[in-house]
Parts: sequence; C-alpha cells; structure tokens
Amino acid sequence: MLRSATGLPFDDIRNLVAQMPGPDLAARAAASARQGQLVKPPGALGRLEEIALFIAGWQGREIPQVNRPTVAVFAATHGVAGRGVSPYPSEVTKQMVATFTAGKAAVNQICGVFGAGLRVFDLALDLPTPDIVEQDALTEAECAATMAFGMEALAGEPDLLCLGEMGIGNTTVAAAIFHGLYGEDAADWVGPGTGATGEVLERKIAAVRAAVVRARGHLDDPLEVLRKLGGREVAAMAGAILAARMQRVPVVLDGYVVTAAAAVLKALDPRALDHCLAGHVSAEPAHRRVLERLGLRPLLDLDMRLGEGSGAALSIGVIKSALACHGGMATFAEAGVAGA
Ligand SMILES: O=C(O)c1ccc[n+]([C@@H]2O[C@H](COP(=O)([O-])O)[C@@H](O)[C@H]2O)c1
Ligand SMILES: Cc1cc2nc[nH]c2cc1C
Repeated sequence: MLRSATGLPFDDIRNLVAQMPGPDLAARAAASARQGQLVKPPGALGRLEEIALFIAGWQGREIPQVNRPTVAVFAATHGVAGRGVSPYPSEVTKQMVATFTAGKAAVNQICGVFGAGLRVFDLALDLPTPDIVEQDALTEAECAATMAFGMEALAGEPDLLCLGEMGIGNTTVAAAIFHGLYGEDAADWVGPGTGATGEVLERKIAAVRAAVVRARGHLDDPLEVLRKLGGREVAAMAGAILAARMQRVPVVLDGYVVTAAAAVLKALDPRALDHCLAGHVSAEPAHRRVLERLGLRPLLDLDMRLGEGSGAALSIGVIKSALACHGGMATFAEAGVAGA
C-alpha cells in the first residue's frame, strides 16, 4: 500500500488521509428508518440505537453484523523504560506476549466470551526504540514502515477491529504524545500507568517534559510528534486505524495508549476518527480528558487500566447486543403491537 517511488515516506500516509472515505449515508438512513419501526418506544435503547446506525453506515448495510470481530494487540519495547518510569521491568512485555499466545491473559478470556479472534503483533521486541528524552523513537522511514505493518491487522478481513497494545513504559510515551500535541503541563498528562507513584511518577513527569522540549519546533506536524515521541506499537496502531478507514471497517479503541495513536490521526485530519468508537474510559486520569478532546464518548466506564485491548474487547458485547436488537427485533406491525 505504501510504495510511492518518489517523495518522503510520510507523503504516502498523508495521501491516504486525503483519500479517506466517509460512511455510506444511504445505508445509515435505511437503518434509521428501520430503527423507527422497531417494537420499542423511540430512543428507548439509548446509545445502542446510535451504535447500530454507526455500524450500518460504515459497513454499508441496513442490517449490519459483527461475525468476525478481531482484537489486534501490538507489542513493543521502549528505551525510555530504562529511566525507571514504570514499576515493571521491560522483560514483562515479551513475557506477556507469551501469555497472550498461551491464551492466559485477561484479553484472551474476554475474547473467548464474545467469540472474538485475537492477533498479537510483536514489533521487534529485542530492539527497543531509543529513549525519547535523548533521541527520536523512529526515523521517518521506520515510522511509515511500522504504520504499514500495522495495516496487516486488516488482513483477516475483520468486520470490527478492536485495538490493544502491550509495552512497558508506553504510558510515558502516550503522555509525551498528548503533551506534544496539546501542550498544557507535562504533569497534566502523566498518571500511574501500571502503578507508578512517588519517585517513579516524578521521573515519568520529568521524562515527558524533557522529551517534548527536545521535540520543540516539530510539534505542529502530528506525524513528527508520532515518530519523535512515540513507539512502534503506537505507530502500528495509527496505521491500523487508517487502513480500517480505507476499508470502511469500524474500529474500537481501547485505553490511554491506543488513544494516543488515534489522537495523532485526529490532529492530521479532524475526520480521521469518524469510524472509531471508544470502547471504554481508562482509570488513567488523563484518558477522560483526551476522549473529550477527541469528541469520543466511551461505551464503558469500569475503572479498568490494563491495556492489552481488554476494554475494547469487553465492549464487543455491547456492540453485538446493539446489532442483535437492530436486526432481530420485530416492527410494531410485525408484532401486532399498538403504537403511540
Ligand atoms: O491503556 C491504558 O489505559 C493503560 C493504562 C495503564 C497501563 N496500561 C498498560 O500498562 C503498560 C504500560 O504501563 P507503564 O506503567 O509501564 O507505562 C502497557 O502494557 C499498557 O498496556 C494501559
Ligand atoms: C502484568 C502486566 C500485564 C499487562 N497487560 C497489559 N499491560 C500489562 C502490564 C503488566 C505489568
């Protein structure tokens, strides 16, 4: 998909963004007409009704279905973890990838409940990206290639794509991206992640502040923010969100770190997340604020802060239920029920 012979690697990404399709408005209108006839008071299914219309528009059918939901978990390692910004050592990333593969992590269990497939993308775990306080995480070519790799999440033709990630240190990286994109104070974007307190939290705030100071002068280009302050899993997830859009596949975002990838695209183009739902709001304190900025209202609010796609996977139950009601309910006429 990214093979232009001329120009810089990011030109390919910008070209894709310029070509993003919108939803199928005729399918959405047909779904809305159907919704108005279903045997319930109008609006009584609340946000389930809006979810059904949203999926109808992006799948391009009056009666949409989610039969092949996929959770794609992207894993990467981060040089900034060497600064002691996480309570856990970097080795945990590889160990958790093994746990996903063995079917024994939380996300595996949630996928099992909803019949979702889980694909784990391991992004050069033995080669951490450089410490973002000292150096750019990725070159432009590496960042574009990693985004292209993330597009592989669409290879199994999912009808709903949930995104997740695993990477010790990546809440520092996500906070740096938000601080780089939105400014304010570094401390406003930093939270506990896996459980940082005290000196660990102080080191995290200092790292986010210093990394963004280093990137000064480049912060008006969201792709530069991504490559300088990001990590491989964040770049890959941005690529996955963009590829899903090109194929009109609806996307469910997970927590704080996945939302950093989404925020980069939104900063590139305000329409870039029109095909995305926020599966949940994480207990990471700044996540709620970020979702408000992005205009995304979370489906669930369960005090979760695990990552690995767990909140997005859990929201598949809500989305499938919305579609089951939309497709399976009778109309007033069919059921012989008197209208208002
Ligand atoms: O996405 C979230 O909301 C979230 C909040 C807290 C922690 N995490 C997960 O925890 C890891 C990063 O935490 P940390 O403390 O090492 O930066 C990474 O594997 C994420 O999946 C994720
Ligand atoms: C054990 C553990 C599991 C995780 N899953 C996602 N991020 C994680 C971070 C840790 C530390």
